[in-house]
Amino acid sequence: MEGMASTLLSGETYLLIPILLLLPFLFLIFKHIRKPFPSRFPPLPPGPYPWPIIGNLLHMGKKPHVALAQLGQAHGPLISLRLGTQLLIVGSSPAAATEILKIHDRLLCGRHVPHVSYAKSLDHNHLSLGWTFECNERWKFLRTLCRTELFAPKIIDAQTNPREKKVKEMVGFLCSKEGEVVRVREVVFATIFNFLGNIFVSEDFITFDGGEKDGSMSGLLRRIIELWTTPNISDLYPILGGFDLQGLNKKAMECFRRICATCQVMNYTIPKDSQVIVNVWAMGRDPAIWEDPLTFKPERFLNSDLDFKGNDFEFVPFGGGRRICPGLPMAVRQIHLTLASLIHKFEWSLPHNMQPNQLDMNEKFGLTLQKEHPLLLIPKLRM
Ligand code: HEM
Repeated sequence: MEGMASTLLSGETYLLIPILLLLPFLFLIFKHIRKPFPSRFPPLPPGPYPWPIIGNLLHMGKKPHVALAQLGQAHGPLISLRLGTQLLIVGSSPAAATEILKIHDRLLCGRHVPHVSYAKSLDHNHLSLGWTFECNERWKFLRTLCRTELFAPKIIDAQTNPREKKVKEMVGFLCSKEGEVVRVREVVFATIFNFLGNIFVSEDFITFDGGEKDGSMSGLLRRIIELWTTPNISDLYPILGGFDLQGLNKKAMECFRRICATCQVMNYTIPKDSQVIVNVWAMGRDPAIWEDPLTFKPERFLNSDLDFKGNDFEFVPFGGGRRICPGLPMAVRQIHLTLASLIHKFEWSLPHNMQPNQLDMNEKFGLTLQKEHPLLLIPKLRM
């Protein structure tokens, strides 16, 4: 009997221990959640009903950009969701983007920084431009440095030699691979990454076939990108951040904008500390904005005044408002030269006589979207 009782007791104890351990967390989460969508006037933007504790996490799936675009079609151009306890607001029309990136930019320019991105030392966090929470004096100083010292027109001009040198090396590498299958993404990535490496620390980081010249640097970068795009429990339940449940020890920093004070967008309430994003992907595929949006027609821009520098809110690849990409002038020069060289110097064909319409164009979610299956092409030098 005694033996049975102690077995039962130990069985119960096994169950009790995790329950007792979970209780404080559940208490904190319930305390923080209050009502899923509290009644407000004006109301929160519409959205799918959130489940207790997890909110709308299950709605996101593996391709959150697609899920959010579909929710936008169902509920409207400005929607709200809960990811854990975190309120997420998503704009997916030019009107919503204009309000977020222009009209309310002063209040919405804060950025919600993922817990994984904090540096251990506060001093280091202050050195990071992209991961500064709010547009404070320090952020202004770093932006000024970018404008005057890193990306000013005369500096970009002065970088012509290293830029051309890296692109010539790329062309040389592709010539050596004539008739062979190459992974275009890796070649272009190495060209741009090494150009930045040469500009900032005078060295190449990576080889054209994906090998690492300086293992620590490119390895570190890949690891950081991986961490940024992996959901972190303390981003969904900020209240748990202090427990460091994933053992991140606040190593590193949010691609979302964060609200500093409650405001109104499109006649809806956007509460303080919401995360606010613009779904640029959804706008890029909206037939109300683009004729035949899914067809590759670069000529659609030929006789158009549409600008990509943050003034036309249906097309904001570099973002807009105060936090628009400061690297835009450098990126534009680099992309034009790289792409023009690839097209001008080579004829390209697909392996195994594949036709372009047979290509798998599925994308993979990440810090930036990529093709799920990298593009493989065969270069042939043009005569
Ligand atoms: C095709 C190339 C690039 C694209 C499409 C791009 C796009 C973007 C976007 C969408 C943002 C966020 C804007 C927002 O929050 O509204 C951003 C921010 C940023 N980008 Fe870029 N970018 C590119 C290249 C570069 C380069 C070459 C650099 C620097 C060498 C750079 C440095 C930054 C920094 C530091 C920020 C954060 C700015 C801030 O928070 O104030 N980007 N970029």
